[in-house]
Amino acid sequence: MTLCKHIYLQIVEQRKELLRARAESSWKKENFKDENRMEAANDAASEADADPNGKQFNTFIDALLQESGKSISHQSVLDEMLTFLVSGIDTSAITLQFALYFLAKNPLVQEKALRELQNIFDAAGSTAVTPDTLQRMQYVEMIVYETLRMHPPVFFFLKEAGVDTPLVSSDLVVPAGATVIMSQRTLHMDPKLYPDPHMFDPERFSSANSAERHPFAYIPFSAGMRACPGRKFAMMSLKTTICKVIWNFQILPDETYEPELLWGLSMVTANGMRIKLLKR
Ligand code: HEM
Repeated sequence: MTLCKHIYLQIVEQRKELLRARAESSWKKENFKDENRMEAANDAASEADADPNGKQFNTFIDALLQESGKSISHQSVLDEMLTFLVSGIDTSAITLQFALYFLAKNPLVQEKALRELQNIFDAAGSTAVTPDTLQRMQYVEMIVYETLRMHPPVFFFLKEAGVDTPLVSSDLVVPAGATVIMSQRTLHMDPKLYPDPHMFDPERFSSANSAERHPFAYIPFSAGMRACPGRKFAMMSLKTTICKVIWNFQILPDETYEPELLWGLSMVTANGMRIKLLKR
């Protein structure tokens, strides 16, 4: 946590410096007509942005920093950023770890994913991962979904009932103010919803097989107003990384290894993750 805080304070300082340089350069552009000085101001701005295409990106952090001390307090900005950093890093890393583990154990799934990638890249005439090729990686997406079913890194959450809430499935009423602990891991392992739940089978998430499933039967990112805002980014980054690994390596299991699950705030392993990678 201390390391996280250190990193994010560093990011905040870098972005503040960038915003300051941008503001200064636009002030110079408005106030100096002299061409040489204009050029210098432009150089300073593009150097500060350090973007190879010379585009200026306004990141989420920039937007928050610009509002800091105005509509939201400085402390809230720092809290929001820390939430994003903490929520976004471990969750994706744990999912990637387990996706590779499941792939190592399931060579047929790996082969099917490789065939999908081959078709997509052949059609595109390149192995570049683009928004378009990512969109076409339906089977790789199903692998991520199945990993998150069996191993949701956030495996429980707490919700407080705002009003008396009758439960649809029984006569029970959750009274207003009561805190409910809900485990998506338990839900995802219900054999009525997912027959043979301990079997890794991405086909469960084909359009045909998921058509009849209740939307709340699968909630690795939670649901409703406070569902994970990083979901799309997480799916994009996981698909990209898994695609790159499958394309470049055959993933093999380490027969001496069995994960020892540690159930803390998120579901991790006590003994790391061991797989073997063989260059294709
Ligand atoms: C596989 C990856 C991820 C999983 C499984 C995941 C899961 C979740 C879940 C279950 C929640 C709701 C927790 C609750 O209701 O108590 C949540 C909230 C949140 N997630 Fe993610 N997350 C992932 C990746 C990310 C990423 C990449 C980001 C940021 C870029 C992110 C940012 C957040 C934030 C800011 C919240 C709090 C939202 C709020 O309180 O309104 N998550 N996430």
